[in-house]
Amino acid sequence: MSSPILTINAGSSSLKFALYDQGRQRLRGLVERIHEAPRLSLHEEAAGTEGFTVEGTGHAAVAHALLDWLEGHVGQASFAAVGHRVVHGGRTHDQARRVDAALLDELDELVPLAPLHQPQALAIIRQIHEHWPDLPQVACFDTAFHRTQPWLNQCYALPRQLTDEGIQRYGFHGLSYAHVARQLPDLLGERAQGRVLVAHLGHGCSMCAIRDGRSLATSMGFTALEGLMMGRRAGSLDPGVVLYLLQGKRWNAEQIERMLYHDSGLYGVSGGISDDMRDLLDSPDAQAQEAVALFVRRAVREAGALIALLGGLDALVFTAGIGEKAAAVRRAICAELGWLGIALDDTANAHHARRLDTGRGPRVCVVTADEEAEIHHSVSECLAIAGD
Ligand SMILES: Nc1ncnc2c1ncn2[C@@H]1O[C@H](COP(=O)(O)OP(=O)(O)O)[C@@H](O)[C@H]1O
Ligand SMILES: CC(=O)OP(=O)(O)O
Ligand SMILES: [Mg+2]
Repeated sequence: MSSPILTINAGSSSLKFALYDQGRQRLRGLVERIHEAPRLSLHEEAAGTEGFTVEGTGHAAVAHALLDWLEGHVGQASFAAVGHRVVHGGRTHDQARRVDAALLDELDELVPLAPLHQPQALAIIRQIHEHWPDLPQVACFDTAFHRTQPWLNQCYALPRQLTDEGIQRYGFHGLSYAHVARQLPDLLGERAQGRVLVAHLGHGCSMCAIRDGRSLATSMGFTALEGLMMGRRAGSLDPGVVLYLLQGKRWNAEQIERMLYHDSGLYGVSGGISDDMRDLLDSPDAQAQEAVALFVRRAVREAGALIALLGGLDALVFTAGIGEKAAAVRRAICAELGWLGIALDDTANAHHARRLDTGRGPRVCVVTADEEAEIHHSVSECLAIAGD
């Protein structure tokens, strides 16, 4: 192997990594259930490669095991760079940036805006810097893709001063949307420049209205709490609920944060059965079924708002775990959006085909989420590494 680029994607409940050599993916792995019992799965390209086990829980423990394993597997000297998914890039960054001490300080300031993601990614960057001090590292921002949103779609109707301070709608999952946007010409032909709604339905969930291949509007805002119902997040909520919990029930900030980021969403509505769509779809429990039904209803509401901003719909694209694999959820969302003329081919849907519509009405497609590919692309562009 020559000088591969390593990509690291520290998600809320997982860590995904990949190695690219000469522009091609050589190795790809996923560590799931990171806070309970981290478990590694390596993708097919790594057939025959022995994986690693993680001592303990959390992102730091996983990163530690990964770095040790990579050192033995590919050798430290041969890395060209490491690219990271950094969820919050604030107002300034509309593209990937090479990491230096000043950038890290700036990104530290954004930790309260993305407590499930930002501290983990920054800690891993620091861990790698200690391990391999001369290795170039690049921060690739989830927010960057959404910097093209017009001002009206970035604003809350708050006092000006707060907007000017940066209390605005940023949007997330931008690496995933950028990857989908890159596939659109191949997927949609002449419709690629049209009115496209992308539903990123994973552990975190959001939607993005894409026009001319660029973000026009998105369901997440200042933090990754706004918008759709998610695995453990409620999505959009009357802010009066938070005030009531604070003032009426005397909850403190930690309790409220826990409720908003950990105890709500599929997990909360199902009464704690699971935050995993697979479990809920398989469960006969009435609360599990209600959680799935509410997930669908919230998705339809958000879709309606974004389709209104697009002025109609030429294509609906599903991506990420639920979007790619939960046929029943896709079918229910498309059925509730039937008024748009969406006609789903049930067989194609059951088989998770790339194209799901019958040929009438808007296109309906599935794209495999690949934030790693986008990170690799951004790193190559940022460092202009020849041959990668
Ligand atoms: N076969 C499946 N059927 C239904 N849902 C699935 C399936 N596989 C994965 N999922 C769901 O996808 C979600 C995780 O999506 P993913 O994009 O991997 O999350 P993240 O990257 O945000 O951790 C979970 O809710 C999981 O239940
Ligand atoms: C931004 C966000 O919600 O990311 P994830 O899906 O990794 O939780
Ligand atoms: Mg994700």
